[in-house]
Amino acid sequence: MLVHNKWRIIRLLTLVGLSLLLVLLILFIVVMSRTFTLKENLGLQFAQWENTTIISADIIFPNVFSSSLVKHEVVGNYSHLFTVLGTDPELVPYMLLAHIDVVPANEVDGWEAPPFSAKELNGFIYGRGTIDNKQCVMGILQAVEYLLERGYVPRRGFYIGLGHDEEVYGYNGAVNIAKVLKSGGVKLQYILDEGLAVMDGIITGLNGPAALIGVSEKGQATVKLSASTRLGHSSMPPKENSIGILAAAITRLEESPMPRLFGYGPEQSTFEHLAHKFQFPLRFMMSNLWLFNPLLSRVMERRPDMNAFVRTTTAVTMFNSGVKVNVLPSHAEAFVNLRIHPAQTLQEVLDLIKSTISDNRVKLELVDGFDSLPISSYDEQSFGYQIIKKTLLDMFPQVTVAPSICIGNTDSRHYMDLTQDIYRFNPTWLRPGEPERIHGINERMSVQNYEEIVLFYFQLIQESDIRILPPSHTGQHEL
Ligand SMILES: CCCCCCCC/C=C\CCCCCCCC(=O)N[C@@H](Cc1ccc(O)cc1)C(=O)O
Ligand SMILES: [Zn+2]
Ligand SMILES: [Zn+2]
Repeated sequence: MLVHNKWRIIRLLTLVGLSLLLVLLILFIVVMSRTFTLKENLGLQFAQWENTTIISADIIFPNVFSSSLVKHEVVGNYSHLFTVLGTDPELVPYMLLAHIDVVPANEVDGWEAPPFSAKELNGFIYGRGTIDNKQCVMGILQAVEYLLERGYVPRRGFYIGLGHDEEVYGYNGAVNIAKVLKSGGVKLQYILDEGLAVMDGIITGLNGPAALIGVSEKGQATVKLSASTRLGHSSMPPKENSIGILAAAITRLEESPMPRLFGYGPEQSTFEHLAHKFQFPLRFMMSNLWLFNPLLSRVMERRPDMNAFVRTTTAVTMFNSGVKVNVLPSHAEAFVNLRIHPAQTLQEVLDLIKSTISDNRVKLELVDGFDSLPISSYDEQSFGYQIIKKTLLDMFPQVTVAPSICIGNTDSRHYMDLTQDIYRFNPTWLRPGEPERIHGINERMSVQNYEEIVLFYFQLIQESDIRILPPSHTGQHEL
């Protein structure tokens, strides 16, 4: 009897155990399928991760994801390519770019709202990525959604590329989207990517806001410097060791900024376009940069954001050495990130670094580098530039539009084989104190500005349907 009961209990326990395992397996499958949905969506999170109230993109933009006019592809695992068909195959398509990845953010750094909460405070949405670059991701998709909802059928086809790794150079996202397009023989009329913005009160002395359209990008060099000396006991130090040698080299670099080149690149055009918005005597000086370059450069270089337009900038970003307090460091290494002015080449920059350091004990290696990018057209016949300009002026007649150079690099760099005309701009309004929020704390976007961004893309897409630009005023005068 006892033995019989024992077997009954064992059978019961086995059954309970198996049922528990089954429940756990089902739970695992449900959680995993949820995780894949999260990975596949655009990362558009409207609530905290713990609550997992995630709304996927096809729910927010039902028309974009169901329209027969739109083809959606996932590229490089996480990036998105949308192809929107146009009715006129004769018209060369264009492309809108944005990126869905962001740089890290930590609430303890002093955020007024948690950086991934998208909390609204006094008319501003707070959150990492709100001005870099979710405003464009959402702005573009929302504009297309509204257009499709209203039955709009574009005449000129276009592409939307949403990269997932722009903040780490775009080697998997943008590079692969560009490859897909290239393999399909695609040529683009123009590309519009993130970059510069509407500067309101940022440029000292300028009356009114300026919309700066990046027609080029500065080049870039990352250089590794290193020094090696003998390992040993700290009680018997030599006169110099690897740390001191490298620190001295870095001090020399910081104390000898690259030459002033203000006025020898596209920034000359920027200030010529803006000159009439300055008061005398700045107006006169801006219109005659050939004469006032030296003076203006010396004033501009005092502000880091302006200095970026004056020269190749030098930033020491990493320094590593030493393992123990009483061990002499055998090796020290540092990384220097330079942003190259268009009037200088990568090779010239490397030669200057070498001669400035002027110490053979310091080894110099180029990790990565490229010259500044070609200048896109911005004359009266330039289709992309004029479409962007018209869209902007229709919305913000008070703004002065000027070509400029983007001081950082963007995903569009990888699309250079597809078009000659790349523009880096979106109508995010930047006021004093706002540029510091990019990659910084309390990044935010006003609700009003977000609406303007949606409207901007909504109008731009329709403006781009024009077959050819109307004859320019300049052209008519010349006739
Ligand atoms: C005279 C006018 C004064 C204007 C003051 C300027 C205010 C700043 C306004 C906008 C900031 C510009 C930011 C441009 C976007 C840069 C994107 C970026 O941070 N890129 C990274 C990473 C990267 C990405 C893709 C690449 O191919 C390379 C690098 C970067 O390090 O540049
Ligand atoms: Zn960005
Ligand atoms: Zn960024």
